[in-house]
Amino acid sequence: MAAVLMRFVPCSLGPAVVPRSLSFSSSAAVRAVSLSTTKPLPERVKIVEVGPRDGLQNEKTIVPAEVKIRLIDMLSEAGLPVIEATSFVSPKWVPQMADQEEVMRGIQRKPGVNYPVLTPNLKGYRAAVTAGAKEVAIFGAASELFSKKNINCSVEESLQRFEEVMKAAKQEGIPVRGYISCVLGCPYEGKVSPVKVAEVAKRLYSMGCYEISLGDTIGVGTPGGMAEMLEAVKKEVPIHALAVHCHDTYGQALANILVALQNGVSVVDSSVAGLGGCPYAQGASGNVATEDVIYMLNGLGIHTGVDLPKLMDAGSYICRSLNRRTSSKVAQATCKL
Ligand SMILES: CC(C)(COP(=O)([O-])OP(=O)([O-])OC[C@H]1O[C@@H](n2cnc3c(N)ncnc32)[C@H](O)[C@@H]1OP(=O)([O-])[O-])[C@@H](O)C(=O)NCCC(=O)NCCSC(=O)C[C@@](C)(O)CC(=O)[O-]
Repeated sequence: MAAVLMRFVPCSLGPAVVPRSLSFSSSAAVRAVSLSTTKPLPERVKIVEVGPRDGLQNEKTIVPAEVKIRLIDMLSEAGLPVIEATSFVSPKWVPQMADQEEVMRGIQRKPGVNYPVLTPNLKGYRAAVTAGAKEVAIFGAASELFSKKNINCSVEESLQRFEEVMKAAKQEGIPVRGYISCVLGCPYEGKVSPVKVAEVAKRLYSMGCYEISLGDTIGVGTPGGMAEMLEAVKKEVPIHALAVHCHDTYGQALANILVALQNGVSVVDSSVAGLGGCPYAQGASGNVATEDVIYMLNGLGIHTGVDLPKLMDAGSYICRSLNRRTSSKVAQATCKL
């Protein structure tokens, strides 16, 4: 059976903000996008927990390193197979991640769990490896303006920097993941072409990234947009090497993830308690909550290896530490706070 959704084309976003009044789901429907529901869902999904990095990087008050370490350890205990621990970026740009070495030193590494870190350039890569990172991630964008705001260079310049990181990583046997931001919309440029996303994905994959994470950085995507973007990217990168990274600003994240699963994606990024937001994407809310993704996948009979009650304990812990209410609907519903 093929479900049909109306796809809405967003207006230009204007300068540097996620629009509050401009509706991405207004009446401007231009054409229908077909979402096949007949494809088998994956039996197993790998969750990449990004809470300690993406979730905390935007916090205004510095979160003590011991809290970050405890959070990562609790996430390890909950069975997450990949936990993005921190980033080796400029402390002037992202002060919250300035304790990256302390965090890397302090965590209890559980066998079988990966603890990748973000590295925007060779300097970050070298510091990460010295601090004991066994996997890194480079992060680019499908939008020129976002690239400039986030890492202070054009998309092409960023890819050249990433080549340097990749060369060093290959020599040292360090696996490299690639991110692409703004795959479904940019806070500075508005709509982003799926063709542009596919081009950047192809470049990252051909330089050696083992996995490409497609980021809806400001959470404006809808299932129709996700299906269209994946259609373009799948032509350049095998589906097994793709991940989705959905922010939940417009409440579309779970629906977008489901469409990605229907398209064969089996790697999902998420953030415990729905923490997060990118410092260079003003107004963007947190990532989809890991608890909510696990609840949905459990309901679909898809294996993740994640223990939901232990994960919710980790969510409660970080929310108490931040004096914050959880953004996870599942945690709210089960009154863990
Ligand atoms: C990339 C740079 C460094 C360029 O920043 P720049 O200012 O252009 O860099 P530069 O090479 O001119 O160096 C300027 C200073 O930064 C230092 N520097 C240079 N590199 C490093 C480094 N690696 N670590 C520490 N320090 C560094 C360098 O040594 C120098 O220090 P100074 O001489 O002034 O004292 C900067 O723009 C930056 O750090 N940006 C980070 C932005 C960031 O972390 N954004 C959030 C993560 S991306 C994200 O959240 C999206 C994602 C992944 O989740 C997916 C999605 O949702 O879309």
